[in-house]
Amino acid sequence: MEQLQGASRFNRRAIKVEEAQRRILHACVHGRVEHVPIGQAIGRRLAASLTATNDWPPFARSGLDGYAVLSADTVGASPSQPVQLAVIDQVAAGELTKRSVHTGTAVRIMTGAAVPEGADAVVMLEQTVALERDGQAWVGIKQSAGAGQNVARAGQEFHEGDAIAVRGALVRPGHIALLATFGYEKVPVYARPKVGILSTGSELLPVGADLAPGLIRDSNSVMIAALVKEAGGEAYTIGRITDDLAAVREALFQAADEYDLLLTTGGVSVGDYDVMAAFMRELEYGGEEGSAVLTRTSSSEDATILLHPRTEIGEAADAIARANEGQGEGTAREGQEARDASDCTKMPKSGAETEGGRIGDSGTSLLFNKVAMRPGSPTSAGLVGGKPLIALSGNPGACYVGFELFARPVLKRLQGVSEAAARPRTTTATLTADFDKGSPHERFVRTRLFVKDGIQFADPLAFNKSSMMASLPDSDGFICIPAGPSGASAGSLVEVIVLQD
Ligand SMILES: Nc1nc2c(c(=O)[nH]1)N[C@H]1C(S)=C(S)[C@@H](COP(=O)(O)OP(=O)(O)OC[C@H]3O[C@@H](n4cnc5c(N)ncnc54)[C@H](O)[C@@H]3O)O[C@H]1N2
Ligand code: MOO
Repeated sequence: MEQLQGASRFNRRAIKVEEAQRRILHACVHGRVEHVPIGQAIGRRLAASLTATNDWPPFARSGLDGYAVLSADTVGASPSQPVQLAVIDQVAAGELTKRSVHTGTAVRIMTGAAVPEGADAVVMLEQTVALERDGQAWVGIKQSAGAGQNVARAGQEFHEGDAIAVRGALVRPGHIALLATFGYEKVPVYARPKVGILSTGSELLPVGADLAPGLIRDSNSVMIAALVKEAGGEAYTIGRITDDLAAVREALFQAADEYDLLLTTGGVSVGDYDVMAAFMRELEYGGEEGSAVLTRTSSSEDATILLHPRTEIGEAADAIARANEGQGEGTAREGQEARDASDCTKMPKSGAETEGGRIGDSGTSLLFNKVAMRPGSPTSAGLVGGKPLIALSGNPGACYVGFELFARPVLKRLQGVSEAAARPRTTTATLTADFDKGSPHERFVRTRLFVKDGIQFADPLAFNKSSMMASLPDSDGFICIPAGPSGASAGSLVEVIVLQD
């Protein structure tokens, strides 16, 4: 297996979560549009603003079973002295009468039927008494009627051309009623994004395989697929990509032809076989040669530095210093990440150049390759053949957090949600226990949420480490502990990203 060498693997600038979200959301504005049968439109977002195709109601309709009358005829009517009118016809819903109501007459009418010419009110059956005179039907009206009473006039609710729903609206059952009313047999909605999911890592086995020494089952792919489905997308688990950069490149570009969003898991850190990190370097430096942008010999004393033309000298020096420092877990690394995070205004060049990039462009570039957060700091994103690629961490906890912070917002955006509303939904809660985060970065802590005496509490869960899964099923949200040296104390108000129900 080829090792993906090169000190440039350490040359990654952490940006803040909000900035990372901004970059990825700006890179994908429009989702695909499809026309679905009205019965399938529920829960989707409209891809076009829709208008009334006729007046509604289309004709004056009776709101009750009763008699269509001239209101002027009923003045002074009372139970003791009913006004008597000749019944000249009857009309059921769906029928029309050729007779017009004129003074001294009435038409028996059912709910939903078209009110006859001449009539301006309907008197409900309960306020009438049926009579007969010389074999003719008559009616006694026991209460006077106001003009317009119990009649829904034509165009009362909508005139042709009035807006019924705007682009981006979530289609609810009430919309379905209106869409049907106005003849929208097919409804333009944003398509469910097709999401290609790939995992990396030679240690991964299919879910159905027996365990073997050193190997584990690929749980992230199916977890991501479940999250994608929950977020309204169509999930396609493509399988495991090898640690060979050329093969990865080919697999990702092929996937970009077929899918609206690419999600990978694993191989994004600084390990020798972290192939997604190597691919991200290609995106950053714009070509296959980018994978060896900065290399050095095995001895740090006589390091040979090969600078890519687009690498600034200062950045290269930093990179060498970091490479020599070593990047192990612990204080030195935290300190470096803190410095990286504080420099979040300095974007990678190609990232800056891709601002304003849109799905559909043939753009291929890096958006970010490190985020000042825990877990999931190596989470990266770019555009491949114009399609967004989010390289999530292999650690399941970090993978989940990365999905919620970046992939779910992209999926929402592709389905027509506004940029502001696409960001994670948050609530506030009172922390039940002290949380010492031990890192300067913004920290996302799995939590249970509960309400007691009308107050919402966030109870941080055990097994919260990035590599741990035990607390994932019980997580109602992620507590956001802001960047800074300290954690948060019991009783303090915290912001919590709410996971979907
Ligand atoms: N020297 C350094 N090492 C590491 C750093 C660092 O900065 N310097 N960062 C650490 C952090 S933070 C994280 S998070 C992980 C991220 O690693 P990757 O995203 O590259 O993921 P892998 O190394 O491939 O795997 C990590 C872990 O997760 C398991 N895994 C991977 N894929 C799956 C899957 N599909 N299903 C279940 N579990 C999976 C894998 O076996 C590893 O145990 O890097 C740290 N290292
Ligand atoms: O940032 Mo890593 O995601 O700590 O575990």
